[in-house]
Parts: sequence; structure tokens; C-alpha cells
Amino acid sequence: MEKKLFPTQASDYDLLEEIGRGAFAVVYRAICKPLNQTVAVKCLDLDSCNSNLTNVYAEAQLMSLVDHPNIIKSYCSFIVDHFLWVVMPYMDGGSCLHIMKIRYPEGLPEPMIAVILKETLKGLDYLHRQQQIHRDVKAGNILIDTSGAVKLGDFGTSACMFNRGDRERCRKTVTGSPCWMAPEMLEERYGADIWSFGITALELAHGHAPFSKFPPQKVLLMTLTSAAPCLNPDKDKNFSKGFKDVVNLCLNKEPSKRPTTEKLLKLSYFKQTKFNSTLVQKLLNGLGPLWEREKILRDKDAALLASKKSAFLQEEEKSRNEYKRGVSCWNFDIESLKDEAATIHDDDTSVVSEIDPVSVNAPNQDEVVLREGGEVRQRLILNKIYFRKPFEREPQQFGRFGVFDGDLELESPGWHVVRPVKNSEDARLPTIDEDKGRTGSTEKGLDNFDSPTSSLIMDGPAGDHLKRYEDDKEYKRTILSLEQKYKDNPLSSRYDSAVQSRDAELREMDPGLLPSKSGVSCAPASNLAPQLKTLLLQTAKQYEVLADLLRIASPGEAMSMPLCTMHSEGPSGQCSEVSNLALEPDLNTRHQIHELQIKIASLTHELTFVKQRNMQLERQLNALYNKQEEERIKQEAEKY
Ligand SMILES: Nc1ncnc2c1ncn2[C@@H]1O[C@H](COP(=O)(O)OP(=O)(O)OP(=O)(O)O)[C@@H](O)[C@H]1O
Repeated sequence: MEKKLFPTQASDYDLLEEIGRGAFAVVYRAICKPLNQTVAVKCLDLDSCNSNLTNVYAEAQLMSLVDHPNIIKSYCSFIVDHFLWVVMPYMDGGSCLHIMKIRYPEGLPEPMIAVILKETLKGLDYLHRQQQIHRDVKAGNILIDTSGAVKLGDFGTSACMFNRGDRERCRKTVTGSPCWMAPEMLEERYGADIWSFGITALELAHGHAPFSKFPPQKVLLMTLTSAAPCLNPDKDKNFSKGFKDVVNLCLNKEPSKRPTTEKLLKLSYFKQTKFNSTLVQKLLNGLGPLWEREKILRDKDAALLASKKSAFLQEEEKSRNEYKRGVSCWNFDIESLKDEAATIHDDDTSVVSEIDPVSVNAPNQDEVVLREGGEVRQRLILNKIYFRKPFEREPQQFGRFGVFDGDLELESPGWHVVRPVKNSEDARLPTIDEDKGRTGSTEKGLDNFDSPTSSLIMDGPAGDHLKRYEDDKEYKRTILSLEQKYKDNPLSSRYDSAVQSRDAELREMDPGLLPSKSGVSCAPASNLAPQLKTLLLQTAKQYEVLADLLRIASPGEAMSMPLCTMHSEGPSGQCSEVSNLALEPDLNTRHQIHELQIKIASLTHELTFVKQRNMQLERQLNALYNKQEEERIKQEAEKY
């Protein structure tokens, strides 16, 4: 028969419907225009390919040299942009997997399996005799057509996509699909194809491969560590002994003990199986065109994926909105943020879903350890996950004027708000009180450290130390316990009330000295004094927290060093009780205390500086506004 010459230009092909999709390729039904022949064109994305172009091309050429009725050969192949187009016979029945998904989700009847397996085995035998390994034998690669032909597809291309196209080197790399992959995996001998053949037999019998519900890495692990899969003695009673023997022979974990294709073909099971095109055709009876079936399956998969994703996306959307609302401007409602945060669930499916299910264990209620290959990959503290996002800087509203951050010309570190947002428990944790800073009012502007667990941190070296504590598991635990403790702690409430009374004091000040809501008034620099006092009080409170933290961190050690080096005074004029703690830190702890003190001092300094600058600007703006107002009044007076 005269060999047809297939053109190697994209323009000679009309790509019609999509008929399949693999990891690296999309397969189309196409018309070869000069020959007026329906073909299948597989478009492999070379960008996702590890191989160099020459090797990929060589591998594709090899596919065209194949000549066996049970192996799909390629008519030709060529490069189009970053795709390799492989032109091959169009198998209008599609793959066995495709057919099972549509019509036989529980698996095929044994007589059909026997015919399909025997045809596949003949193709595999041919390849092995040519000293070629297929490496991706599976139901998805066994294609049938309406004439009843059964062909093993995907020879060559899968290998070249996974590897450098060099078959010698390929023998040392992991290729193929995990479910069908043999335990020896890296030693690619013909036995690997036999193992895959045995798995394919189970796949055809059950409608899915063993372990198929697990993620790829898990499948590989299970293939190596579990006993070889086999038919279920209870559920699979209806299968013949001959079929069971084939499965057991192929699925021997010792590669050298697996039969060769030649031996398998000699088994009475295969000898008795005669090719029966009608039986194969029966599989397709009443099924619509391949591309329509393909579309149904694709839509179904997409819907399934969407339903799985939507729950996660909803959570994510919520979180994103909350973040936007919460940190993109100074003007937000902290209470509603907290309420919303309380509704956000803690199950971060994006993390957990990627993790091997059996590798997730929970040694205690609070902690989930995610392991991968026995290694601890991540520890999640349930209900105590913090988001840390950059604080976007928006104009702050000062009276009538928007003061932009850039106007301050400060070399201030970038402020971050560490806001617990995950669940109700975290929502209870206090946050920096942005609400108070909203109006920029002097009486509240410095009242950021409103509780022991407020977390205003800085970028750069000054902030790093505090961040380290924030990230620390123990620290978070301690914070929670402290939070509980501070609820009833008289010391804490005394300090809270101290701060509150200072606030009240400020509020009682001559309103003319404080910026009014309209922002017309001026704030003299002397107003800073009470604020600085407030700040000192808060700093003292922080010392107290730190002392508590350190005590908890090293409960056996009593510390004698007075922590209150800044002489912060409470309302009664006494030094904070922090100073009275009989604490005896070791050298390390002392160093940490020292570092923290420096950080706090620099933080305090920074706050004061920003505040002063803000007030200065506010005064300038107010003066400007007053001038404008005067002019306006003058103009109006002139009118009358
Ligand atoms: N010649 C063909 N005729 C008809 N359908 C085909 C043909 N070749 C492939 N297909 C269909 O396209 C699907 C995708 O093929 P492809 O070889 O890219 O992927 P796969 O082998 O299933 O996946 P992977 O290569 O990622 O393991 C096949 O499962 C099959 O349904």
C-alpha cells in the first residue's frame, strides 16, 4: 500500500474539537486538508517540557517508526510556536478510561476486559521486542475506534515530555503516571510495563486504578511500601481465576519475577481470548461523538472543581475584603472587623488539602503537624493563626484637611498591624486601635497600646526582634494565657484605668486647646506633655507584659533586675509594679530584656516624633484654613 505523506505545516490542518487533555497536551480532532483525512493532533506544550528540543523531536520521530496494529503511530510531527504537533490516527471511540467514565464507572465486563488486555499486550510485546519501553500503560492510553480496533497510544511523547528525550537517560528517571508506576520505578526495565499492565487490568475491572483517590506523592509511597494491589476476594468473586492469575503475576513487587509479554501471551487466559471487534464496538453503542462526550466530562470535572473551590474561595474573599477594609485606610470600623473576623473559619484548606492525608496528625487539640515523607513540614497552631500584611498608607483625616503620609517627610519605619483575624478566639485578642487614630485627635492619638497583646511592630532591625516573638509558638500561647489572666488581673485593670483616666483628663482639657471636630483650632505644643505621660504609662504596661512573658518562659528563675528603668509612674505616683518584681535573669534573658528595652525606647521615640510632626502639620493647616476663613468673611462683609 502506498504510504501517504502528511504535510508538516500547521496551515494544512484544521483543528476542530478538543477530544482529550493530558498533563502537557491537548488533543484535537483535525482535518488534514490536502489529504482530506480526519486525524488526531496532539499539541504538546514545549514550555512545560524538561527536554531540549532536539531530543523531543527525536522521540517524536521514533513514534513515527512504530508499525504495529495495536500501537498508535504518528504520521508526522512538527513545531508550531512553542508546541510540538503530533499528527496521528483519529481513534473515534476515545480511550477506555473515557468510556468507563461515561458508561462503566464500576468497571467493564470481563469478556471485554480480556479482549482489550490481549490487544494491548500484543502492542506491548511488539514494543518490548523492539527494545522499547512504553512507560505509561493505562486505560487512558488504550484507545478504541468504531471498527473495533484497540491501540496503545501515547508512546514516545510522554517520555519526551518527562525527560530529556534520551531513552538511555530516561531509564534512570521517574516517568509515567504514579498509579500505574512500578515499585522499582527508577530502574526502568520491561517489568515496569508489566506492572502497569497489571494495574491497568485492575483499573478496567474496577473503573479506577488502585490508590487513584490519593495524591501522586502518596501513590508513589504506597506503591513502594504497601503490599501489591490485587482483586478483592469478596467484591471481585465474579472474575475468572485466569484473570486473577494475570493480575497476580503482573503485580509481583519483585520485577524479575514478573512474566514477560511473551509469557503472558502464552497463558491459556489470553490464548482462549479471541479478538472480537463486535465486543469492542459494543462498548461504544449508543455513545455520542467523542468530542461531545469529552465536553460533558470536562464540564463535570470543572463543576466538581468549582464546588470544591468555592468554599475555599468564599473564605478567601472574605479574608481579602476584610483585609482591604481593615488596612487600606485609617477610617475603619474596628468593631465590625472583629465581628467579621470571628466568622472566618480556621481551616485553611489551601494548606491542608495539599498535604498527604495520612501525614496530618494532631498530637493535641491545638497543634496539627503536617508531615511530608516523614519530615515535619509545618506545624499549625489551630485557632492561633495570624495574618501579617503591609499597612497601606492612606491619607489621614485631620479636621478638614487630609494629611498625607508623604507630607510628613519622616524616615519612619513602615508600620505593620498584626491583626488576629481567624476566629472568634483570635478576634477577642486586642488589636492596635486604629479607630482611635482615625480622627487624629490628640487625646487619643497615642493610645495605641491599649492592651498587653496589642501588636504594633516595625520593619527593620528594631522590629525584627519583636517579630521573632510574634512568630514564636510559645509566645502566642503565652499571649493567650496572659490575655485570660489580664481579664481579672487587678494590676492590669489599674493600668487600664490609669490610661483611661488620663484620657478623661485630656478630654476635660480646655476644648480650645484641642483640635475641634472641624479642625479649626490649634493645639499648642504643651499638649504633648500629657500624651507623653500616657505613652510612658503604656510603655510601663508593656514592661509588665514582658516581665510576665519572661517569667513564664523561665519559671524557675527569679529575676532581680528592675525592669522599670524608665521610671514610668502610675497615677498614684508610684513606680510600676514591674519594678518590684524580684527577678533574677540569666545572662541570656538579661540580654533579651536589654534588647527589648532598647526597642521599646526607640518605638516610643518614633511615636512621639510622628505625633509631634502631625501636630505641627495640623497647626499649619489650621492656620491656613483660618486665613481662608478670614478672607471669606471679609469678602462677604464687603458684599453687604
Ligand atoms: N489518537 C487519538 N484519538 C482519539 N483520542 C485521543 C487520541 N490520542 C489521545 N486521545 C485522547 O486524548 C487524551 C489525552 O491524551 P494524552 O496522551 O495527552 O494524555 P494522557 O496520556 O491521558 O495523559 P498524560 O500524557 O498526561 O499521561 C487521551 O486520554 C484520549 O482520550
